[in-house]
Amino acid sequence: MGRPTLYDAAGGAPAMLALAADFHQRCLDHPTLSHPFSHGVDPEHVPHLAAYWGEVFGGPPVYSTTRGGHPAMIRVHANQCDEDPFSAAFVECFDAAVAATLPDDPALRAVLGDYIRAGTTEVVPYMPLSAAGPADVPMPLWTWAGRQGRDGSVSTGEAVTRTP
Ligand code: HEM
Repeated sequence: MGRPTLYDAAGGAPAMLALAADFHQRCLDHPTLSHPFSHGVDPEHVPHLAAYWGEVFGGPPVYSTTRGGHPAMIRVHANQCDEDPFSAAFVECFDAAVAATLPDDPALRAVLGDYIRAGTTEVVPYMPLSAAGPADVPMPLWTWAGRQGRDGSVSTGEAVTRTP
C-alpha cells in the first residue's frame, strides 16, 4: 500500500476545516492581513478554503466541482492592488495554522510549507490592477514529493520538490 495523500495524512476533511478556520482567524487578527478581509467576505469563506486545500492535497475535487477550480480561486485575488504587503504575512499565518492544527509530522509540515510558498508566488502576479486574468490553469496537486502534474508527473517548473 502506498503512502496516504497529504490530505489523509493531515486528517481529511475535518483537518482541512480546522486548518482553514485557524488560518482565517490569524488573518483577521493580523495587523496587515485584516485589511483585505475587512470589506465583508463570503460567510462561507472558511469552508471554501478548506475545500480548496483539501483538493490540492489529494482529497476529493470539491472546489473544482462547486467553486470553479483553480482559475476561480485566482480570479478572487486578481486586480486587487498594485502593492503586495500581504504575502509574507499570509505564509506566516499558514505555517502557524499548520503547526496549531495538523499532526506533528515534520515531513508533512515541510511539504505544506513548500506548498504555501509556491502557491503564494503563483497568486501574487495576478494582484496588480492591470494584470491579465488567469488562463485555464489546472488545479495544483501536491504530494510528498512536491507539486505533481494531474497525470502523475512531477513538475520541473517553479514548484519546489522535496523528498521526505
Ligand atoms: C497573498 C495574500 C492573500 C490575500 C491577502 C488573500 C485574501 C483573500 C480574501 C480577502 C479572500 C476573500 C474574498 C471574498 O470572499 O470576498 C480570499 C479568498 C480565498 N483565498 Fe486568498 N488571499 C491571499 C492569497 C491566497 C493564496 C496564496 C491562496 C491559495 C494558494 C488563497 C486561497 C483562497 C481561497 C481558496 C479563497 C476562497 C475563494 C472562494 O470563495 O471560492 N489565497 N483570499
